[in-house]
Amino acid sequence: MLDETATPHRVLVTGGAGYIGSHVLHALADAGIPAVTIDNLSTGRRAAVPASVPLVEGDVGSAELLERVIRDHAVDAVMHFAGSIVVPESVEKPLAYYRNNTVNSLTLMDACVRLGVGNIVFSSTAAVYGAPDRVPIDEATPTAPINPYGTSKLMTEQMLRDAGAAHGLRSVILRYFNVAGADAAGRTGQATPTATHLIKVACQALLGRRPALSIFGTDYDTPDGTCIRDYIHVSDLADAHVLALLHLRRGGESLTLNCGYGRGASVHEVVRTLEEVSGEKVPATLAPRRPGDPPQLVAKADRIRERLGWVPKHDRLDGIVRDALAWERSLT
Ligand SMILES: NC(=O)c1ccc[n+]([C@@H]2O[C@H](COP(=O)([O-])OP(=O)(O)OC[C@H]3O[C@@H](n4cnc5c(N)ncnc54)[C@H](O)[C@@H]3O)[C@@H](O)[C@H]2O)c1
Ligand SMILES: O=c1ccn([C@@H]2O[C@H](COP(=O)(O)OP(=O)(O)O[C@H]3O[C@H](CO)[C@@H](O)[C@H](O)[C@H]3O)[C@@H](O)[C@H]2O)c(=O)[nH]1
Repeated sequence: MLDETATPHRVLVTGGAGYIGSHVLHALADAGIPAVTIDNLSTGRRAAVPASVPLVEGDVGSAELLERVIRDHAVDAVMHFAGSIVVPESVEKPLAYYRNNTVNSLTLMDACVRLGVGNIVFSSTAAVYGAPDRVPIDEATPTAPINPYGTSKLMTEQMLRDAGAAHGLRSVILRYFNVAGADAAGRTGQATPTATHLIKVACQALLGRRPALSIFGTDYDTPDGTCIRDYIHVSDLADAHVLALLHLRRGGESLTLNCGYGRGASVHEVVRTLEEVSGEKVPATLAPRRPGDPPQLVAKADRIRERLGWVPKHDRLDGIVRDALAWERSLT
């Protein structure tokens, strides 16, 4: 059990050196909430972790390490970001994805149950819905992932629900739609040079760090023929995590919540917005469809506002793109 003499409790953030986890560490620090992070730096960067947060370099799949960190830091809650995130890679290496995303989450849950940590916020994904035929997508939409990445996350969701019923482990499962942008103060951002996300790649192409953006598919059944996504600013997402943590610490019930704005933008619209914001042309070529891309993914995003009182502050596409570009420029 937790050592009650060691106060204050900390939240354990796994994967805090990564893109989203580092924004959440900054949001926690801004809110005065103590945290500790475990990260193996496989894709994360030490510099992304705020100076006030202890970084324990290691693997979240190690039960011994988890046990030590939970005890040493009087951890009472976990936010679980550590994982592998590249969808096509998950098709090529499914077992690596089930290990890093599903098996390691099991190890983490097991440590929580054994050591009496009763609260967990989990990074899930819209990929659990697969390619639904209707938008917007609410949380009751049947889950039907179409790749091992989505399945690895859905299996973790199921384990959380079962562990909740059997052991009282309460969870907020956050299903992210398309996360983009960067901290407006420039403290952190998406720093993986090989990232595949549209807004990141478009900014790299604009700055000459990639030859060109390939626009994957212009013959979809959408108004301009390109795919539509619900882009959410990473700082709004970070705020949602802080609210989820506070909800659990208050004794709130387990929840599964979409994270998006309920509004879609097409690939062409994203490119046009970046051109307007920068005053420059994005070098782009029209390319065939990328396998596995659903035409539209837009969240029905009312529940998170109702249940957590979440109010987005950065929900303009031009602002998302502007922050992403500013961050990209700051990278050398
Ligand atoms: N980026 C998105 O658009 C998106 C969308 C939906 C869900 N998610 C989920 O959000 C989470 C964070 O994604 P991100 O975009 O910040 O990715 P990221 O790669 O930037 O961050 C992942 C972090 O976890 C660390 N890590 C990976 N495996 C680890 C392990 N076994 N032990 C310790 N540390 C480990 C990495 O070093 C990295 O710092 C992931 O779980 C991802 O599946 C991301
Ligand atoms: O170089 C590129 C990259 C992307 N796209 C298109 O842009 C859209 C968005 O693609 P991307 O940014 O790669 O995101 P998604 O494939 O929608 O997946 C993201 O969003 C999902 C939730 O919606 C999460 O589950 C995933 O983890 C996350 O990578 C898609 O239509 C892509 O075809 C391009 O045209 N060119």
